[in-house]
Amino acid sequence: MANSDKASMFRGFKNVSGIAPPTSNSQQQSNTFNEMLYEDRPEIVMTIDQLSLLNKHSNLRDINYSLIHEDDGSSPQSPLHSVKTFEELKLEPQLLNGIYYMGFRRPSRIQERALPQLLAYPPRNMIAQSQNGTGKTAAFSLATLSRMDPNLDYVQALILSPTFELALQIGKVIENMAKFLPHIKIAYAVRDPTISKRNEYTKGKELNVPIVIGTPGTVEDWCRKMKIIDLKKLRMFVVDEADVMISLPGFSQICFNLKSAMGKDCQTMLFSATYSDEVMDFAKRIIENPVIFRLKREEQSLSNIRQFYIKCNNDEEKYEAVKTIYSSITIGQAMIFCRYKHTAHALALRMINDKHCVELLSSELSVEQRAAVINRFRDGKFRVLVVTNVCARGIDIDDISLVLNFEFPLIYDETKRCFADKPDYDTYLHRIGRAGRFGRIGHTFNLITPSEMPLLEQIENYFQKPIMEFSEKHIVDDDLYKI
Ligand SMILES: Nc1ncnc2c1ncn2[C@@H]1O[C@H](COP(=O)(O)OP(=O)(O)OP(=O)(O)O)[C@@H](O)[C@H]1O
Repeated sequence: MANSDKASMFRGFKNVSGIAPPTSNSQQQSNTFNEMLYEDRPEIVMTIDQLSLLNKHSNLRDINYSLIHEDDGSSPQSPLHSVKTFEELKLEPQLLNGIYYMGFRRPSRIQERALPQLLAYPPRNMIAQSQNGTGKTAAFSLATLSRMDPNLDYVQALILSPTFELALQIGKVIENMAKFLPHIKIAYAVRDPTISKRNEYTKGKELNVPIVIGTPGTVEDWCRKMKIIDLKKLRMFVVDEADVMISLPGFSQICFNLKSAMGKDCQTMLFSATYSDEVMDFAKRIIENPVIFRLKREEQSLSNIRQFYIKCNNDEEKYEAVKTIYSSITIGQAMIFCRYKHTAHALALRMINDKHCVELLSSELSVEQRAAVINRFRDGKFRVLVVTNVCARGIDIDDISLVLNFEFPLIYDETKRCFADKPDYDTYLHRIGRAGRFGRIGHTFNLITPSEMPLLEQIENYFQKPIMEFSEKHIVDDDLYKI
């Protein structure tokens, strides 16, 4: 192939004028998600071959989303299956009204199992694992609300989350659930100037708010420097996405310090969809006498999320596949995951230049920008969000029906300061879990180069769920749903 035919997918977009590169003031959080903080990888020159792929999948638009079935929890194997009703869980009437106001009819399995334990006296500590989108946030929010005493004028519950987007999302769930509990107020311990301004506090004077939700660094500041939370008085301590929170350097020390300063009777709950054996062992050592809900590995990957791969020889072919898929989605929204910030940036710019309605979210954006992007996406203002792993966890948006892995998630090797040739199983699961929330059907497309095929096979073997090569046969309506 002549040199002139060779091009980098991204090279031409690095210095596109008129679209300012995102500002950088929240790098701290990107560390936590193995996002590449170091300089861009060496530029790879890729060929632009004639793409058979595009033609091969050009009738993807024939997927008939209206035929999609939902997991309604009726099968006893479903993580949404429950033999109980919310009434049987003996919740306060105002809380029940809040749940019905949110449109919940029956508890999911994790809610059915966890809530009686969490609401029992004496309070029980818990380490809980349940699949993505099965109602963990709702479970710990309910438990927290049911324990708040309106007569106390200090912080009673502390909820830790790894990112500020998640902290705000948890707060929204609690606000909705507490609609009929007028005394419930929430303070957000996050590094967002606009939100912090709303938090009225004076150094040394205890916050008169029952629930604080925050990210570890700011929470620690509020407890140690500002002295506005007295950890000894806490009744509940919730750690969401607990596996990253207790395993990542920086976060784990803060969690440990906070926990050590709490009283013995503070009920502690760890929630996540993923726990490695080591993290689980560590969790058991720091949480006293916990009730544990653990999933078998083959249960972790949800069958309502259909997983496919599309073979692409290079990034240019991946881009063509993205465009094809983009033009084929008629209903719903999609997230495209990249491993590197610069890939995400270049991909988003290229799609924008090609007049697609796309936005970018990576750790390079300021916290205000990130919040604005998520809000616009949630409001359906655009259909495709290009993201890095900073957004792999927790984000709950009903309309996301499709997740694309533009770059496969890999384990980050801290010592070598680069990605290892090993799949990051947990991140894979969290990424695909952004689609298919609470039993809805979701689709995942992995754009895979030949050299990445072994990684895909490792994912298949690990979760014992097939990842099918996407082909014409899946476009025939019914076949798609038999997989
Ligand atoms: N009992 C219920 N009935 C109906 N919908 C529910 C119920 N519980 C939760 N949901 C909804 O399901 C969606 C997923 O719930 P939630 O965010 O609590 O899941 P999660 O397990 O915390 O997910 P992740 O692991 O991705 O953080 C939310 O939109 C929530 O409102």
